[in-house]
Amino acid sequence: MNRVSIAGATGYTGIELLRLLVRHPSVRIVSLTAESHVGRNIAEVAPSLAGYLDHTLVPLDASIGQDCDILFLALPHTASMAHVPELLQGGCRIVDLSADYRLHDSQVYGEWYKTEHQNPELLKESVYGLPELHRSSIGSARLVANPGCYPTGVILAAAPLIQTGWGDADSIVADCKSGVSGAGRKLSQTTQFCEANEGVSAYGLAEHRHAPEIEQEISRLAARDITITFSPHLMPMTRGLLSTVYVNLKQEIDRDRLHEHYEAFYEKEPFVRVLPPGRFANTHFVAGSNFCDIGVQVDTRNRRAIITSAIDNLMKGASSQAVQNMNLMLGLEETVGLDTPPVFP
Ligand SMILES: NC(=O)C1=CN([C@@H]2O[C@H](COP(=O)(O)OP(=O)(O)OC[C@H]3O[C@@H](n4cnc5c(N)ncnc54)[C@H](OP(=O)(O)O)[C@@H]3O)[C@@H](O)[C@H]2O)C=CC1
Ligand SMILES: CC(=O)N[C@@H](CCC(=O)OP(=O)(O)O)C(=O)O
Repeated sequence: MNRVSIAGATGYTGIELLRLLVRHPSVRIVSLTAESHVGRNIAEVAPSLAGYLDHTLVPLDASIGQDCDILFLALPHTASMAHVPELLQGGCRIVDLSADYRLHDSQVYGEWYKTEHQNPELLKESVYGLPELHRSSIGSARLVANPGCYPTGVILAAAPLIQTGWGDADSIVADCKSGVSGAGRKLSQTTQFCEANEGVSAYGLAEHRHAPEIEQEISRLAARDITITFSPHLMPMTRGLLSTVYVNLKQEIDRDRLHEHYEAFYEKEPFVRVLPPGRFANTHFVAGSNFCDIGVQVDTRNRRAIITSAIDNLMKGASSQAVQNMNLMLGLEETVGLDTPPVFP
């Protein structure tokens, strides 16, 4: 049995990790940490897990890196990097769900996260944990940076067009809508019921910190520096993330040809479902699962591809993708513990 621990077990992604891990056949849960809930039982703070776990929440310190094989960090960004070096010294391998190790350039990190990175040398070592693009490096990694929810949806939507050079990478516009759980369990004014319910709002336009993360991966695919336009929106729903990605086509391609290309690109991917021509992504049909559904269309009048992708922000956008990464790191079947179908309705 592989020993796993979670730092930040009481947040939305931590609880979602636990939901998956309590039924995972190859792991045993060792330690669960919290910040404001230290000393309480996990089932008190996450009543959905009553009967599955009986762990007392402990504070995060270096010792938890010594008694587990895989440590998930489900902490706010900037909190992770304060602990990672000494946790790694304990001998564990880490899947970090925060943004602290996703950007390989510490200057870019400083610019977008408004603080200096505390261990920039680790940014060279960390592997960006999007299995569809980095599977071969994830298996042997000591530190995997689990992607952000928006970047997961946008990169998977755009990658097939950029890698072939059919799409003009400089023209990418990503219009995205997220459920409120994307903002985490901590209290904030924008996520209060009256503020979020029955309204849709744009936020972070032209300055959201997920833009450089998407650009890093798109630039790698395009083999040159790319900037994109990224527009996130908050939707009055609990989970789900829909991305509509616009890319100008460099040559005339019809929808069926584009669809064939997407099917071929993702043919071997267990968690990417390319929808039949004429169907577009819908967050309802991926909820609670590790799937990313992708629907393609061509706006022939404007010679532009319109790609839609849907994920569950807490699953493929965070916790189930983290388990997918863990499976690869442990040399397990990639789909173990992740084969639950989506919840509908
Ligand atoms: N929500 C989402 O859809 C996604 C989130 N992420 C990222 O995953 C990480 C976790 O997100 P999420 O679960 O939503 O966040 P939450 O706010 O729901 O949970 C945060 C967790 O971290 C603990 N914590 C808070 N501050 C500290 C600290 N300074 N030191 C140690 N522990 C601390 C909290 O403990 P306590 O409850 O005891 O206070 C809690 O367990 C974040 O970096 C987030 O950006 C990534 C993709 C999607
Ligand atoms: C709705 C909402 O607020 N979403 C979050 C993104 C969640 C996520 O993926 O964030 P990390 O990069 O921190 O992991 C946001 O816009 O900041």
